[in-house]
Amino acid sequence: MKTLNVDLGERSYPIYIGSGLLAKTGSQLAQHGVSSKSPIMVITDDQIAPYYLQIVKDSLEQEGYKVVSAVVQSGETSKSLSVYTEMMTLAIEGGLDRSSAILALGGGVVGDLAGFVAATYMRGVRFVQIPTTILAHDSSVGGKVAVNHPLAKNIIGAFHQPEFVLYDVDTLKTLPPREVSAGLAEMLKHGLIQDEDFAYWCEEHANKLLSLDKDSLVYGLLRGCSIKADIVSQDERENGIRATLNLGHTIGHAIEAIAGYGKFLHGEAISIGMVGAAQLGVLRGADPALYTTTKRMLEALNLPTSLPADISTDDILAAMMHDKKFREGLMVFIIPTKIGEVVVANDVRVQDVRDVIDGLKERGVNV
Ligand SMILES: NC(=O)c1ccc[n+]([C@@H]2O[C@H](COP(=O)([O-])OP(=O)(O)OC[C@H]3O[C@@H](n4cnc5c(N)ncnc54)[C@H](O)[C@@H]3O)[C@@H](O)[C@H]2O)c1
Ligand SMILES: O=C(O)C(=O)C[C@@H](O)[C@H](O)[C@H](O)COP(=O)(O)O
Ligand SMILES: [Zn+2]
Repeated sequence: MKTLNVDLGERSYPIYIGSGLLAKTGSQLAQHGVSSKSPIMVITDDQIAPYYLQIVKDSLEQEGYKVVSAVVQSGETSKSLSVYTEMMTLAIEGGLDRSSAILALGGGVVGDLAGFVAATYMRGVRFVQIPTTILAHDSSVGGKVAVNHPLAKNIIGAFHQPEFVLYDVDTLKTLPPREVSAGLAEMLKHGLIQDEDFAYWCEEHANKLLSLDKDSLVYGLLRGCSIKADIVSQDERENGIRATLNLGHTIGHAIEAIAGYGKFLHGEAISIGMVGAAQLGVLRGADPALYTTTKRMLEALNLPTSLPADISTDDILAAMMHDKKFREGLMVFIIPTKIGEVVVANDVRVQDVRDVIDGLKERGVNV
């Protein structure tokens, strides 16, 4: 097992990465001082539960914990206020109190939802992330928790850091291939924003990563998590450098919302968004190779790099206005200057963004 740290003063916490860790959930919780006198809630989804819920429950019960489990439908639509309310009902009925902890067993959807329940139940209880997707090397670290509104992604949320992250890489072997690629989009993003060598490493190891070669996966997850942990440690609440983690997300979140949550996976939408951001970089003077290299890297990971021709540019632009980085009338973009380097810009011309979105559409009709 390897341990990384997120350094946030009194809110610091470890990320444990390794094999066979699910069976240690109970002992880890006890070591972190969570009382066995109060019920523990495990939130997961209906694709993950058949594989892994029992292992986690057994491990908790062996340590004397009473477990309340909640299984939501898999997919982005569970990041909603209605599912959040169902989770609150179960927490109240299950007798969770202020000493209880809420555990997220799953990908980013379960992590964001369970985290928001933990942040708000009785004004905040302890929270543990147990990621089961590649993408969740990103979502389980940093404390951004939220549900969606039909008009805007992650718009109802909080910052609520976990007690610890328990990342059992054995769980990744059951991930469907489309989810593997979607998760690798965020891994590559960590390279594109601040580690050129890592971005090229992701491309060179694309086939190994796609086929879940364990050594490559563990290296990639460790590197991705440490870049994320380092950035979050410098800027927990996104007043500066943390915004760079949003590369590709301004366009990506808009695509997810207007296409209908779940049509594009988050990693797929930000893949297209990162191609758009690279194009904006080139429009602002970067070497055109920035665009071709970014696209090639994403394609090596089997990710989409264009939009369907019938998606409306106006709708994407309108949805982008709800982005949390949109402040004081200015659209803020994370723009790459080269592979491994980005800047945060608030002087991007709307016409340039419009041209870039039009250019992202598959050849054919532009609506
Ligand atoms: N909080 C953050 O910092 C942050 C960062 C990145 C993304 N996110 C959010 O994360 C979400 C996407 O997360 P995701 O890609 O993990 O999606 P997800 O949670 O929907 O999981 C992907 C799919 O894989 C299934 N699954 C999960 N683990 C599995 C396993 N081990 N074996 C088999 N199937 C498994 C799930 O049931 C689901 O169908 C988005 O809502 C995004 O906004 C949040
Ligand atoms: O942790 C962050 O900060 C990120 O931006 C990570 C992103 O990958 C993630 O999708 C995040 O949820 C987006 O944040 P948001 O504030 O734009 O909703
Ligand atoms: Zn993301």
